[in-house]
This record gives sequence, structure tokens and C-alpha cells, in this order.
Amino acid sequence: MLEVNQLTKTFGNRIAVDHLNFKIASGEVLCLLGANGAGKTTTLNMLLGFTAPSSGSATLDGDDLYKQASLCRQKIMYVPENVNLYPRFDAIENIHYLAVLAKMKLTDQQIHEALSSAGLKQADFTKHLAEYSKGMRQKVAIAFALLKHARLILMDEPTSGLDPVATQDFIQVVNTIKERGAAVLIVTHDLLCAHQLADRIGIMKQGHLTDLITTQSLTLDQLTQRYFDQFAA
Ligand SMILES: Nc1ncnc2c1ncn2[C@@H]1O[C@H](COP(=O)(O)OP(=O)(O)OP(=O)(O)O)[C@@H](O)[C@H]1O
Repeated sequence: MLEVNQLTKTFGNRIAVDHLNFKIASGEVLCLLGANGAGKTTTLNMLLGFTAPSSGSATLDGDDLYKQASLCRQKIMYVPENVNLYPRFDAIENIHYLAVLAKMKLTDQQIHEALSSAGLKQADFTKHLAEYSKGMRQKVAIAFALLKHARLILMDEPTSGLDPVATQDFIQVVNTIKERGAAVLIVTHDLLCAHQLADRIGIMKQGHLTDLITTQSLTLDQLTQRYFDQFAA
């Protein structure tokens, strides 16, 4: 599904991301962890087309992310750390607006179903976004990803600032996304959340992927130890 090959980004003589390789299958969640400055955001920015790679390539369902950029962009959804939508619109109006920008035609019924699948309570659908918490705004973006049938969902620090209940809620929503067959890449510092929701965890250090862990095989304590081992080395 997503295949990243030798992706590299340099800023002057600083190598932010150094010949990175990884794959994410359909229905799989990969969490990227690493210290500040390890190259996680730069990786995300390259996949989003915000930053051009210095070299290397990436494909989504076999299409080149850079040579077929507009085709690929239709299949990608980005959920930033803070989802900024129109505060004076309710959730339904915001999604209608996003749909117009994406040249999609959606019925209220479709939007209601997607907002429910994303875990939003029906009573909140018609509240202005100004009244929404961070977690609720995230759900609106995820509902749009479901409506868009996004094949790749990229998330930046989705659980930072979420309380434990909202975090569990978020994990459930990610499971819904997985069931629909999207590939999910999450950049996070949240080891507990990564352990709970990732199929695999990649640890980045100085632009390299230094460890790639299948989550199921490790307890949280083992994962934490393995994470710290990377930085002691
Ligand atoms: N626009 C830029 N110009 C110059 N250097 C940059 C730029 N963006 C990132 N860098 C450098 O690239 C390296 C990787 O940064 P990046 O933001 O990708 O790290 P990160 O892993 O996301 O860190 P954090 O966890 O703090 O968000 C750092 O050394 C950073 O200073």
C-alpha cells in the first residue's frame, strides 16, 4: 500500500531524514517514535508533499507520490495535531465545506453515518466547532477521511493533550479506520498509545529507522526498554 524507498531530506548540510525505507499495508497502523529532531515530522511533511524530498521515492497503491501527486493527494488524509475547521460551522457544515473543496457530493445521511463511525455523538453534530474539544475536532477530520475513502491517513501527535478516556476513544476510532482498510501512519511521543494501537512501531534516530518492532510481541515494559536502548546506544 504505502512504500517508502530511500527517502532522504537534507537542509543545507544537515541530513534530517537519511535513506528511509518502510512499508505500511492496508489496514495496518505504523507509529513512528523518536527523540525531538529525529526526523519524524520531516518524514510526514515529505509524504504530505509539504516538503520535497532531496532523493528517494514513495508510492501509494503503486502510484508515485511525487510524479502522480494530485492523484495520490486524493487518497491521503492528514489529521494534524490540532484540527482547525470553521468554528462557526457545525460538524455537518464543515464536512459539506470540505467536500466542496474536494469536489465530492455527500448527502446528510452519509455525513451522519461517518460522524457516528468516527465516534461523535449525534447530539454534537449540530454544535458549532468552537464548542468542540480537540478530540471531537479530530473525529470530524476522521469522519471526512472515511467519507473520502482515504487509503492513507497521516496523523501528527494525535493523543497529545487528550485525556485518558478521549485517548481510548481515539484508539477505537483508529480501529474503525483499520477495518475499512486504510494504512495509518502516526507520529507520536506516546509510548502507551503506540503500544495499544500500532501493529508496528518504528523508532527513528538521527534520520534513520533504527528499530522496527511488531507490537504484539512485546509488553509495554519491553517496548519502553527497547525504546530507551536505542538512545543509550
Ligand atoms: N525547515 C527546516 N530547515 C532546517 N532544518 C530543519 C527544518 N525542518 C527540520 N529541520 C531539522 O531536521 C531535523 C529533523 O527535524 P524534525 O522536525 O523532522 O524532527 P522530529 O522528529 O519531528 O522532532 P519533534 O519530535 O521535535 O517534532 C532536525 O535537526 C531539525 O532541526
